[in-house]
Amino acid sequence: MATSLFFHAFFSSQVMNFNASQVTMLSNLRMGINWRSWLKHGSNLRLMILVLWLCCYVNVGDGQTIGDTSKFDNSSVLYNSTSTLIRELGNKAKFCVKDRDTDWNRAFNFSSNLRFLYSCQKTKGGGIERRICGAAEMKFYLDAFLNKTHKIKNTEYLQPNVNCNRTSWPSGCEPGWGCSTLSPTEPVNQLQNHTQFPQRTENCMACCEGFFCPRGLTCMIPCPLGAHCPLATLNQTTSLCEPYSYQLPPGQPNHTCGGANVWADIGSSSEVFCPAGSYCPTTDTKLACDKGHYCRKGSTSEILCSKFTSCKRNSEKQNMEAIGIMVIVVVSAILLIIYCCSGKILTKRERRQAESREAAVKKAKAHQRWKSAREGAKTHLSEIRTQIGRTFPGQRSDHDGDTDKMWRRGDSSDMSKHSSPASASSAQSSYYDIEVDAAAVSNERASLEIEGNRVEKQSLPKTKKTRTQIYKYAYDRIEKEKSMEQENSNLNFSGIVSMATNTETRKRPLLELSFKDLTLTLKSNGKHVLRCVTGTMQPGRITAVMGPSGAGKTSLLNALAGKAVGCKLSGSMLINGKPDSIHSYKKIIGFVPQDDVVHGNLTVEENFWFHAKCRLPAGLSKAEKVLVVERIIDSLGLQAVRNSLVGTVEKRGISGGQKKRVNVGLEMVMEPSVLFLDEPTSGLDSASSQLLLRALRHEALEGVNICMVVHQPSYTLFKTFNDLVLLAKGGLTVYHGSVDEVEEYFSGLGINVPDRINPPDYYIDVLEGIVTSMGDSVGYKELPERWNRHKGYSVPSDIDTNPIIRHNFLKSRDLSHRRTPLMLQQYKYFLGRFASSTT
Ligand SMILES: Nc1ncnc2c1ncn2[C@@H]1O[C@H](COP(=O)(O)OP(=O)(O)OP(=O)(O)O)[C@@H](O)[C@H]1O
Repeated sequence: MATSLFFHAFFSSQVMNFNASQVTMLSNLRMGINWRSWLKHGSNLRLMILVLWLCCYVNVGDGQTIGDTSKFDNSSVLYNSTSTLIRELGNKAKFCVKDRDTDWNRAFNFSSNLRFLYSCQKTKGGGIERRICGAAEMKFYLDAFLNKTHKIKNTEYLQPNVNCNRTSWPSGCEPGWGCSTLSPTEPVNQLQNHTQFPQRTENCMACCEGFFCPRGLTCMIPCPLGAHCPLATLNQTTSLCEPYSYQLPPGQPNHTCGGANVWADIGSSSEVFCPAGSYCPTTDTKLACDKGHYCRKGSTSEILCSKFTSCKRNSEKQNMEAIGIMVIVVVSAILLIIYCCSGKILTKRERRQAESREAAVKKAKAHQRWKSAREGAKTHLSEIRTQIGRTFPGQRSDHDGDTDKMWRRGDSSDMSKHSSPASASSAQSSYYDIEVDAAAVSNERASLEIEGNRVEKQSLPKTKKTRTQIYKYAYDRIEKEKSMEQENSNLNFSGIVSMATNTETRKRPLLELSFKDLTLTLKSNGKHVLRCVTGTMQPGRITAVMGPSGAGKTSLLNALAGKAVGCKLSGSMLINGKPDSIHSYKKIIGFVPQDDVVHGNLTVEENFWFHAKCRLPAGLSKAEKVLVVERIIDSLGLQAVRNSLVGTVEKRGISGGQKKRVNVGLEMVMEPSVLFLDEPTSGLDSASSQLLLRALRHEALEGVNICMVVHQPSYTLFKTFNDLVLLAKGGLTVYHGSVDEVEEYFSGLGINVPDRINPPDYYIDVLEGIVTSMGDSVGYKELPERWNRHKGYSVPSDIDTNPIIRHNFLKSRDLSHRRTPLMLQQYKYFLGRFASSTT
């Protein structure tokens, strides 16, 4: 700030007629705010300051620019040749010291500083020009001023020189005073000399206004514009020459206060600068800033206040209160408007979105109806054709083409020509049937064609721009997928796999997980959570993991998903038949934990969108993202609550079952290849569970490998799964295979599900050891070993002790020796608890 002020004051002088390049240079300097760091750049820069200063000093004549532009442009010339430079400056200085008044008047026409010199000359007699510092003195002073280590301060002396030293100390050496050269006839050429001081001890007097005379120099230096350098007056109380802070020399009663004594940067001494609230058009004039204007420190002119600001008299800065208040009012008004209208805007937006969505659904469905009607008509026609072919076996081959043509033309007279009367009448009636059907179809077609054609055209638009177009595209695809799903609803496994591998429907990579002797051991106590679990989970299939509580179902899911923490995992795992780390596939593996991870303060749709934006590939188009989100909302049956808040503990939102579905949907959004779900149907009624399973089935049709822990599924739900993993306590496998074969397997072991008992419930009861009346069947403790032997897997050593199977998980602690604390002990506990509760 101080520096910029200084430069502003210094370089904004109107008296300097700098040419363009100089102005550029100077303005650059003005921009270089950090004066101190600027000075650090060494002697060349200091020299440059000297040049600028002297340019100001000597740039006076005839409306011309003094100083060669090339000197400024060509820095090597300027900086590297000090002697040339000083000689140059000396030449200019010569111009300053012209004797004739008329020349002065003309030369200093625009120079405020030197105009004072002129007035000074007028009032104090001739020879005043001989009191201005020459090149050597200027260099001497500026070097001392800018010297970093020995920077002179107000009170300090300059180093001794030819005029001011211990043996010679004329009164001009005092601050605020200056002297003239020895003889009025001494050639002014000496002033150009940058190494030699002129003898300047004569005719000592007070420094002129607008100039300053530093202590230790007997010459005058012009104050920079923006400074205020009036003559000092003696303050009798403080004995200081004010506004400066030097004292009169002791023992010289006739010595008076002179002019300014320092030229200092504003940081160390601000008295030479025009004060804030005033402006100094010249270095001896200080005027108060008018009302409606403001003046910063060091101003040479007053600045007009901007609109909406106020400036009192003597203002240092603009009063921006009015603008501030206006800004606050405007911002508050805008916020208020936004607050008031946001609800309406959002509702309107939602309504529009809903409208465009509904229109898209309607059109997509219409299109689908039209397509199925067309297909129906085609099938019907081919059936009739076959019928007629059978009725006229001999003629069929001859007239097939003609008949087809006739049908196409609808020409019944031609038909009768080509058939016998009896058969013709039967054919006629069939033909009428077709006509009626065709008419019905064409009626529907007529009503739907326009829409249908439009949808057909838009089913894969090149650029999906508008919201309606995007929704149309999405719902057209969804309806198409639905109809395909319906067609393939009774597919067997190979059909599902072929559909999953169909490139038209499949977009995701298929992942098959195979694991062998998977053993999970707790690091803390070495307990086995899973033991020698072997099996395969295939893409396009839903595997249910079941077992008694604590059997290790969640642990199995965690182990397969690479999420087991605090455990040691052993065994091998193959991904698509290759040994690989499951962590490499984490971006395409979804995991739905037991607890809900939905954001309660967002709506259902917002939750899905949040996940879609975060987890789907960044390059996926908006239309594709809309398709993903809409497909999930649709398949999970969440259309009705899509705009409802999910809800939190404090704020009621959608139902628990809906929340569960949203929870699953969040993982479906990322379009995973493998989806693990930990008890997604817990707490859901049968209908909701089935709805969820239907959505998962849809995912499986796309080739997703789904593995889910499930508790007590209904028989219908149980039959929805493709595979089953049954775990016994201790993480041992009891069964891993197709759901359709589980009953057969257990029957082989003598475990038959009684009538009216749900098989999965029965098997869990058996594994819990609840079912006791199993006759001659295998004991439940033997089941893991039986399974391993049945499949030819390795049997864990500690259970391979047929017929006695010892499982650490089956060992129960003998509690017969348990002793409860005695009365005294219990009383002690009570006292201890009482004491801790009172403190
Ligand atoms: N990180 C762990 N630290 C301590 N114990 C663990 C850890 N992981 C699993 N267990 C223990 O392993 C056993 C199996 O736990 P897991 O959660 O897999 O059972 P689960 O079959 O899913 O049970 P539930 O049906 O009740 O949810 C439990 O006894 C559990 O305490």
